[in-house]
Amino acid sequence: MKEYWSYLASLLGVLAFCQTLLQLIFPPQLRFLSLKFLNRIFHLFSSYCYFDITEIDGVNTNELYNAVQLYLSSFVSINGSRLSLTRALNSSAITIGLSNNDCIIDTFGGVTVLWEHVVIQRQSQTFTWRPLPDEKRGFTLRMKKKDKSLILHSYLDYIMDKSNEIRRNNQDRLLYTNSRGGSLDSRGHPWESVPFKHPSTFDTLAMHPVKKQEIMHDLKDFANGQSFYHKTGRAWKRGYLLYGPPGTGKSSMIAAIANYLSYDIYDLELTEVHNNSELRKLLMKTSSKSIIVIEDIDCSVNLTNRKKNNKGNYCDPDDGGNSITLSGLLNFTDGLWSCCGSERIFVFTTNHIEKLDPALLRSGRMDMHISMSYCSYPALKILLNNYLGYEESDLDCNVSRELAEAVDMVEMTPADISEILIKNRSDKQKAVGELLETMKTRAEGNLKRGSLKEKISDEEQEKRALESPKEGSDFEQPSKEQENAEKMK
Ligand SMILES: Nc1ncnc2c1ncn2[C@@H]1O[C@H](COP(=O)(O)OP(=O)(O)OP(=O)(O)O)[C@@H](O)[C@H]1O
Ligand SMILES: [Mg+2]
Repeated sequence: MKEYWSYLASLLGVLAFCQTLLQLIFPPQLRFLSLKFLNRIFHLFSSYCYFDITEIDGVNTNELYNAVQLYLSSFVSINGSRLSLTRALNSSAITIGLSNNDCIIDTFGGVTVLWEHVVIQRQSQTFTWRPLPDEKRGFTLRMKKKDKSLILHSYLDYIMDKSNEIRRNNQDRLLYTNSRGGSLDSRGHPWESVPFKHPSTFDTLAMHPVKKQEIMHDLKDFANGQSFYHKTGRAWKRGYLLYGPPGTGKSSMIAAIANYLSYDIYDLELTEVHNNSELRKLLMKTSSKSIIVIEDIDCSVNLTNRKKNNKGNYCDPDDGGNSITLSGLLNFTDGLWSCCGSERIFVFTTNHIEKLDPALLRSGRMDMHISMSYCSYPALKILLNNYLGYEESDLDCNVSRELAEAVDMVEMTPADISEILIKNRSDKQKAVGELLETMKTRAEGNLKRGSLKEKISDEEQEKRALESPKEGSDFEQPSKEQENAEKMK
């Protein structure tokens, strides 16, 4: 052992001597090459090998870097003596990390590895298209050469899985937005994120319990369906179209889905996307286990502005690729690019389903069309419970009968009803009384004006929108019925 140390000391001594000699005699370029050569020789005889995991790989962010950071934060707190603590703006969680240029040992499958967090100040920047961060950050993983294959095959996969799990369990969901209008941040992200803290859940969502159960079941089936999607050769994604008047809970439903499945939300602002290729890039930068939302799809961009080509088919206007087209959007959700990740849910919302292009509604495009409508009695009971803590048995049977009758007579959205209940939440009886009063007044008003029109159910409207003259073409002319529905609005 003693011999080994003296051998090592003399080797280091020789190396140091060579370095000094090189500095004195050789020009810098030659010096650099010689040092590289000596370094190579040193590594050749060393029993260790090293992997660098840099934060930014070329222009792209290295997902592995983020995963390692999160993974190490899960046990660094117990082992480390100097740690870095971070708390994202508005986040409820504090993240513990390895300090700059600090090391930590980990063991996996009986193998010990050493992680070092390397942070180097970036030299003053020459001209770049996008500014790079001030620091170069990365992890260096050191392991015995003989353990290389185990580490490469299993350990890194394990870290990816573990970090996803940690993020889902410990952190707030993230809400991403593309409001920067296509520009990238210094780390190459087109999306900006904030912690997502919407309290809406399926428990608080007022809708018919049977419908709610159906949706929850569908979502769980999707989330647990990896092998099913794989077996059937389908991309692991699902589309929901939420439609209905304002204030009926479409956005609340999206938040409830995110909270139910612990998914992040990408809120895609289509008006900020300049063309189809930008849309594709945004899609590529979304992560799995996420919900990609396009709200108010009918007013986001003019997706119905299609012209007839000389073969008589409808096609997107040719604007030299300077805008988003319907086929671009359909490619986004359906095409090959939509599969460049997995376990993703697309949600589109609209107040006017009849305005949507039939190509968007055709079966297979959006897997589930969910009508969010005016408040029904079962939904009202959920609101009474949410805001006043009332069970049905707490209500006088005459009052509950009157409420049940009145709520079906008026078209009040859950948002309208919530407002009355919030305002009077300190006095439950007053709240119910005022609600009943408002409903009755509205119903009478409707009757008096004789304007209680025969309600066209949302499903009927949807059916009309779906009816199209020709089969088999993505781009069909709007049907007569659709035009009529439009005029009736
Ligand atoms: N179904 C519902 N269950 C519980 N609360 C609801 C429901 N619908 C509406 N609300 C209440 O009304 C507010 C507005 O609802 P929300 O934003 O979800 O409606 P929306 O359908 O997305 O409306 P818009 O079409 O204008 O975007 C919510 O903050 C929530 O408090
Ligand atoms: Mg909304």
